[in-house]
Parts: sequence; structure tokens; C-alpha cells
Amino acid sequence: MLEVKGLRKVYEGSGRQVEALRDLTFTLDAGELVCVVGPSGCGKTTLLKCVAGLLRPTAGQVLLDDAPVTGPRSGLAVVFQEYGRSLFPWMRVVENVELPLRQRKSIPRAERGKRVADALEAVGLGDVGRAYPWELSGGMQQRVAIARALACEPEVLLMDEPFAAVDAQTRADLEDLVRGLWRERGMTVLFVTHDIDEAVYLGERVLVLSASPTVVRDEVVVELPLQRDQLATRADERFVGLRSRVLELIRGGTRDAGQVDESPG
Ligand SMILES: Nc1ncnc2c1ncn2[C@@H]1O[C@H](COP(=O)(O)OP(=O)(O)OP(=O)(O)O)[C@@H](O)[C@H]1O
Repeated sequence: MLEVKGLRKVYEGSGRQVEALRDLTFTLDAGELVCVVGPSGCGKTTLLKCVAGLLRPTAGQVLLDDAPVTGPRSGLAVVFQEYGRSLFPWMRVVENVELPLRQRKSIPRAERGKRVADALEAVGLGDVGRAYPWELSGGMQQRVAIARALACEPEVLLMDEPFAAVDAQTRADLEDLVRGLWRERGMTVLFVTHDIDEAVYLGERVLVLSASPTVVRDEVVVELPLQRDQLATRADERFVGLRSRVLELIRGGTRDAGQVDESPG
């Protein structure tokens, strides 16, 4: 349902060219949760922006249900790492979550209210709708950003290192939240991270990117049970084996070219 074909992105400006993505091709089936992992600076954010229609690729294309993605569209929602910059501090939580729905005139006001309430409930924030973002912890603010994406009822949820800026315990809770939402709602999720453990814990499949100039080095199918647990899953020998496999793939060509988080989670 989501196809990335021969995607290439070269940034031009300030008298130099940066080839952020060389040639990326992969597909996601409907309802899959796929993680993309790669070294720092390999173009993960660039990839996600191209998939979201926020950035025009130099070559290649992105197709959603066979239709080219040429700009932001309703079937795709994005959650970025910097929740502090993606929420408006002068708007209450409910208003932040409702914002993208307001741009869709076809959704009646009552339906908007229902979707916002459902989305906040789904992320465990049913009782903070009247608060302002700055009154909430970082983890809660990121939940608000996730609720805003859910309220759009996207076919594909795109997440760009969404938990990189929160503490370890909050991160674990948010990872479980994402897996729970994915299982309940049957969404397709593309989750970008530089953290190998996070990619293996969350994903059903992990796409491993090379260092720049970036291609898909390989993919690893995560054969772990659907029901995951932060302690038991991470201690499972299958998890340890998958983690080593991904690390090996990344190290295969990036010893001097970039950094990934190899610390056990
Ligand atoms: N607007 C831009 N103009 C020029 N070069 C850019 C621009 N945005 C990104 N780049 C370059 O493209 C490359 C890929 O950047 P990108 O942010 O996509 O990588 P990333 O894998 O998400 O990085 P990180 O893991 O550090 O977040 C880098 O070399 C970066 O300097």
C-alpha cells in the first residue's frame, strides 16, 4: 500500500550539494509496523519528509495506494521528535489535537470533538484536554502529538525518532503505547529510529539503511511474539540474536562513517 521507488534526494544550496539519499526502494503492506534504522546523518528524516510529501525528491517516487504522494495528504500523519516545537504553546491540548481536523471542512464540529476525545483517551490523556502543553511533562507532550496524528485517522502513521528526547522509562511506556495502538487500530506504521534495540522491540520488520550515500542495506524480519514486554522480550535470546544481526549489518559499512546507538536499552 505504501511504495517507495528509487527515491533519491540531493540538497542544493550554499554552493554545495549533499546527496542525502541515493536510491531507496521498499514497500509496506497495509497494517505493517516497519522500523527504519540507520546511522546518524544517513537521511532518515529526509526519507520520512519525502514519504510524508513535505519534501520533493530529486528522483523516484512515493505511492500510497498506487497514487503518487506529491504533497501533504490526509492519509498520512507524522509525529516528529521535537514535540516542543510541534505543539502550539498558546493553545490548549484539545485545540492542538483538533487543529489539523479544522482544516478539513468536511468533518462536522461534533465529529471533530469526538475524534479529539477518543484520541486523547487512546493515549491515556483523557483528563488533560484543558491544560496547555507547557503544563505537561515531555512524555505527555509527545502523547499529545501522537493523539493529534491519531485524530486524523491516518492510513499510515509516520514517526521520526519520536522518543529520542524523553527519559528511558517514558520511552519504554511510549514504545508500548505505539505497539498497542498499532494492534488495536490496524494502522500501517513507519517508525524511524537510530536505536537498534528500539527498532527490534517495536518492529515486525526492520529496514537497515547504509551510511550516506544511502541505500537500503538489507531488511530483517522480527520473528518475535506479537505481545511484547520490555523485560521479557529484551531478555529473549531471539531478541538478542536479531539485535546482533542488525548491528552487524550497520557495522558492515559504517565503521568510520556514522554513529548509531549500540547501547543495550
Ligand atoms: N535542508 C537541508 N539542506 C542541506 N542539507 C541537508 C538539509 N537537510 C538535511 N541535510 C543533509 O542531509 C543529510 C541527511 O540528513 P537527515 O537529517 O535526513 O539525516 P538523519 O539520518 O535523520 O540524521 P540524524 O540521525 O542525525 O537525525 C545530512 O548530511 C544533512 O546535513
